[in-house]
Amino acid sequence: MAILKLYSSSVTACTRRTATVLHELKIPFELIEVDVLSGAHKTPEFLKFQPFGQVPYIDDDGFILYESRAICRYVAAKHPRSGLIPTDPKANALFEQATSIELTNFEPSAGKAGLPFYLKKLGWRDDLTDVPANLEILDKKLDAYEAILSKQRYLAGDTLTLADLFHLPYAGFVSLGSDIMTRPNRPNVARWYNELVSRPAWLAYQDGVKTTTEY
Ligand SMILES: N[C@@H](CCC(=O)N[C@@H](CS)C(=O)NCC(=O)O)C(=O)O
Repeated sequence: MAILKLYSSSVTACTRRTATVLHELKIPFELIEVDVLSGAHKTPEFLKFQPFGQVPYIDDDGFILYESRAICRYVAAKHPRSGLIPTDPKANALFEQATSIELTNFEPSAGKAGLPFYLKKLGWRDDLTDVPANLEILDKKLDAYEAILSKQRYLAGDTLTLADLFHLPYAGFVSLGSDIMTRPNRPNVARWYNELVSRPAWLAYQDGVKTTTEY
């Protein structure tokens, strides 16, 4: 069987999300670098596989899939023993609740607050105008996270799921310029975040995607 190919730009948040889950599941993959700075993701050839002109997409032995969270769900579903997607109906419902929290309550403000820090670090853009207002929104959202995480270890219960890992890229970007993920007034958010960023699958990533062909 051919090795899974990840077509993406190694610097992007969505690639980080996907690659972290692939590392977590120890799935060998090859990153095919797409040069987003030169617009390679907007070419007709690329649009055949990702019609929105965004990264990433995967080619898994001829099966094409885009949307980073869908890719993560697909690879986790192929490895059900990982537990990253609970199968018990109630546990699965709590997992869906948690993934929805990430998408609707976390990413909008964490993305807008975190991306400017990251682009500044890369030297691509130096405009932090939107950061304070979005940190303020995120601060309130994280109070709700604290309430949840004071009762359970992870966002969907006491076991790690994709819902937790989905937070990593933007939580990491936000932390480049703010201590919002680790403030003492939210000890359980800090515990959760510190545990996530200590995971080998995330650490494997810190200097860009480590393309892996074997584990
Ligand atoms: N919901 C999509 C978002 C894809 C997306 O926005 N990708 C960004 C990188 S994280 C991108 O390609 N940006 C360049 C562009 O939109 O032109 C996913 O999770 O894959």
